[in-house]
Amino acid sequence: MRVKICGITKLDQGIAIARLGAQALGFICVPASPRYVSPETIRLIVEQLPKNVDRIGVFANTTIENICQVAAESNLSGVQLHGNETAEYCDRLREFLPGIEIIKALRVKTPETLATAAVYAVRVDTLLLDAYHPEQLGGTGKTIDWMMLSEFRPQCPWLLAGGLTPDNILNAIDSAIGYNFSGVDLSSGVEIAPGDKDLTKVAQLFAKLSQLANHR
Ligand SMILES: O=C(O)c1ccccc1N[C@@H]1O[C@H](COP(=O)(O)O)[C@@H](O)[C@H]1O
Repeated sequence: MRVKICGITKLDQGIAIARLGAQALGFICVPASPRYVSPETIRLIVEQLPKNVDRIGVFANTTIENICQVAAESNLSGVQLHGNETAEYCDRLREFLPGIEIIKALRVKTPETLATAAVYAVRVDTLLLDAYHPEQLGGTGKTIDWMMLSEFRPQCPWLLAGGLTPDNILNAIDSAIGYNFSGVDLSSGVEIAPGDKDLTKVAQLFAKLSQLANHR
């Protein structure tokens, strides 16, 4: 199972979280977020990570030019689109960044949001389901109603996000497991404060995940 820990801002925490077992680290490139990190800082962290750890930049409602510039400056292996990006936008981004993983986040308000996955699933590499919040784009600590996931069968791999913690992770995975489910993404559920990760909670998370037969 793929485990992505998002909202990394500090070098020592990034290295420690990769050592604990995260396959992907996320860096918030949305300037309004309290977890924002500059391309220079991302690059400093990324240079110290093992090569097999995915380096994902999180963007929302920005220009393709900005994403391309930050991806190059930060040496990202993937980009996560967390705003209202259209399917056509994803197509254009793919043309500009052919070798980069594109993750489209859907902020799930109602079951109808899940129906929009079909249009993205044939264009991006990975989908990510996060909870909807009226004022915030992400990192809200709110969970999706996992009951909605029983019918979710997208045509590409997908990650579950939104308010996941070491305490609820096994129940969340139990609800999500099914067609093309590929892993989980956590941010505020393993933090002391926005952008400051709690390594004890991250270790607790991996201890919980080790109870799953297919974790590695
Ligand atoms: O974390 C942020 O500040 C953020 C800002 C803008 C877009 C996305 C953001 N975070 C993403 O939100 C999800 C879920 O976070 P949480 O576990 O509920 O705290 C995660 O994918 C973050 O990458």
